[in-house]
Amino acid sequence: MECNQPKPLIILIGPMGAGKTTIGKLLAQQLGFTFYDSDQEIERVSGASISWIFEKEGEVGFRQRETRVLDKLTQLDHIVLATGGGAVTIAENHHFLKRGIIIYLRAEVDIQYERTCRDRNRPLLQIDNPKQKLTELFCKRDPIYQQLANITIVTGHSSPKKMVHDILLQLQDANITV
Ligand SMILES: Nc1ncnc2c1ncn2[C@@H]1O[C@H](COP(=O)(O)OP(=O)(O)O)[C@@H](O)[C@H]1O
Ligand SMILES: O=C(O)C1=C[C@@H](OP(=O)(O)O)[C@@H](O)[C@H](O)C1
Ligand SMILES: [Mg+2]
Repeated sequence: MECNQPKPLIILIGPMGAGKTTIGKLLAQQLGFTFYDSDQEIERVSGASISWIFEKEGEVGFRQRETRVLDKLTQLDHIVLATGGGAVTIAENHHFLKRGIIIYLRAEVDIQYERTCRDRNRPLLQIDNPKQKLTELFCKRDPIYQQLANITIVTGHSSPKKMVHDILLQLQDANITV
């Protein structure tokens, strides 16, 4: 028997503020899947906040924890997994992410900034010029997001509900059944 269907595991990638956590939750509800967020899972298993981990272990320590969590969560199915914006920067993670259907939520830097500037929980942005940092990260990471994605959804100012609708339509158009 031929089996071309990917396993029902949806993975959201994209920059900080693209809406991965917000849209992931809604999409999971809509599909009747369980929602996971890799940052929330890191906090749960380590019993520490993302900020604390960055402070004590640096970004390197955080990335090691993130890789372990991504390997574990991508072995599940019938889940929607929202990743952190930097998950794609570690080559080893690509193998784990490719276990699922990868959806890139693409957002312009201005939108990323609007949605993250009041939040203190993103250590990489607690600096004098977070917008410049978002720009630098986007330049480096956008090609990687694009290369990994099965589907790209441009967020613009669409509501989360509309984003979920667009994702489901694009999955249908690409003949991907989940
Ligand atoms: N499509 C959207 N429209 C308006 N606000 C949004 C949208 N998506 C996310 N947000 C808001 O932007 C902020 C960051 O969203 P979040 O889901 O945490 O992004 P990410 O996980 O990609 O970093 C949150 O306050 C969220 O409510
Ligand atoms: O882009 C990044 O490197 C990061 C993004 C964050 O997740 P969100 O993309 O959900 O904000 C979180 O994993 C951490 O602060 C690092
Ligand atoms: Mg998030």
